[in-house]
Order: sequence, then C-alpha cells, then structure tokens
Amino acid sequence: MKTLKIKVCGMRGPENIREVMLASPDYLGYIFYPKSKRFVGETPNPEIFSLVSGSTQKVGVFVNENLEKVRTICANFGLEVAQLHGCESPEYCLALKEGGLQVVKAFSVDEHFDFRQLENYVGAVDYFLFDTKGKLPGGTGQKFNWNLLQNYQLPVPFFLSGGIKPADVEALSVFNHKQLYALDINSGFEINPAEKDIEKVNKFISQIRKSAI
Ligand SMILES: O=C(O)c1ccccc1NCC(=O)[C@H](O)[C@H](O)COP(=O)(O)O
Repeated sequence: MKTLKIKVCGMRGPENIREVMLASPDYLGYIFYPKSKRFVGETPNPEIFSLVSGSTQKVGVFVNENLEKVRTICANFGLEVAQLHGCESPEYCLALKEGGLQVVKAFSVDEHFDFRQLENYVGAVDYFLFDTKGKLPGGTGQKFNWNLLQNYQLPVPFFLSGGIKPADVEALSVFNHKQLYALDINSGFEINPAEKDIEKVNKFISQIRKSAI
C-alpha cells in the first residue's frame, strides 16, 4: 500500500490558493503558458507563490519555453519543480535538473504512443507525467486509456494526469502500477478556469489519502 502524492494544477487566485492549501496538496501548479486559459500572467501577483509553503512544492508548467526564462521564473518565484509540456529535449531537461530544479517531463499519450522515446530521458528527469493527447498541450479534461501504461517499464516514477475527476477515486484505487507516484488534478475540479471547487478538492485528497492506493 502506498500513499500517492497529489498535485493540484492550474491555480491562480490568492483566495482560492489559500483554501486549497488547507488540504495540504503535495504539489501546486502554476501555468506559465500564455495560450492557456489558466495562464498566471506576465507579471503574476507574488502573493500566489508566498502563500504556498511547508510540504507543498510549487510547480511551474511550461511549454517549449526559453531555458533561461524557465530558470529565471523558477528562481524569482521560488518554484522547486519545472513541468515541461512541449518538445523539450533530454539535454534541456538535464540542464534544468543540474541547476537544482526537479524536472517533470510530460508526455501526451494515445494508442500510438511509443514508450521507447522515453528511454533517452532516464537520468535527465525526476518524473514523467502522462497526460491525454489532445488539441491542447494540457488541461484537456480528457482521460486516456490507463491500460496503455502497462507498456511503461522504465525506472522513473510518474504522475498520472488527464481528466481525473472526483468520481474517479474507485477506479484509481484499482489502478496499479509500480511507478505510479502521484495524481495530477485540474479541470475536473474547476468552477471556472483556474478556480477550483474547494469541497471537491478536499474530499478527493482525503479519500485518496485514506485509501492509500
Ligand atoms: O492546464 C492547462 O491549461 C495547461 C496548458 C498547457 C500545458 C499544460 C497545462 N496543464 C498542465 C497540467 O498539469 C494539467 O493538470 C494536466 O494537463 C491535466 O489537466 P486536466 O485534463 O484538465 O485534468
């Protein structure tokens, strides 16, 4: 029995962040991708980062962003983790990791996904994140076929992502994979883009922690 970590992604408003923090998520994600409806903005309110402390780690989500800009944003806002949703290479990931950031490399999965492409990232990232392939690079609200992950055999732990909803607790409790490390929740818990329903988040986190999947 292992207790899965939980990441609440796509946060923006200080009040909503304050409320989500009461549930002590393990990770809290901010979107630094200007085309996302959850984009934190070019000059985000510093409060949204300072509200997050203790055991919750701050994650910056980027899509094919300039490497120096990722470093600067993470340093300026005290982000411990960079989550990469574009075509970032193993060398790009390694450069961030060697600079002291934890690196989560996201991949969008569908029936044609070839897990062999991940081999070159072993050693260059801390985690993978498996999301659903869609028109958008993330936050699609759609699930992929989790059974495809039986084809994933590398030693790197992963975040399970893509369309996870409050009603998925039971399905998650029977999904088993040696490298499953964390669950990533986002649009399935939203009232509006970047605004989470606190009751749903709270209930989900406590159910997952109780079930110690
Ligand atoms: O959430 C976004 O708008 C987004 C945009 C571009 C790249 C990544 C993005 N989100 C990153 C995440 O980690 C999401 O939680 C993940 O894609 C799952 O989202 P959802 O399908 O809405 O649960």
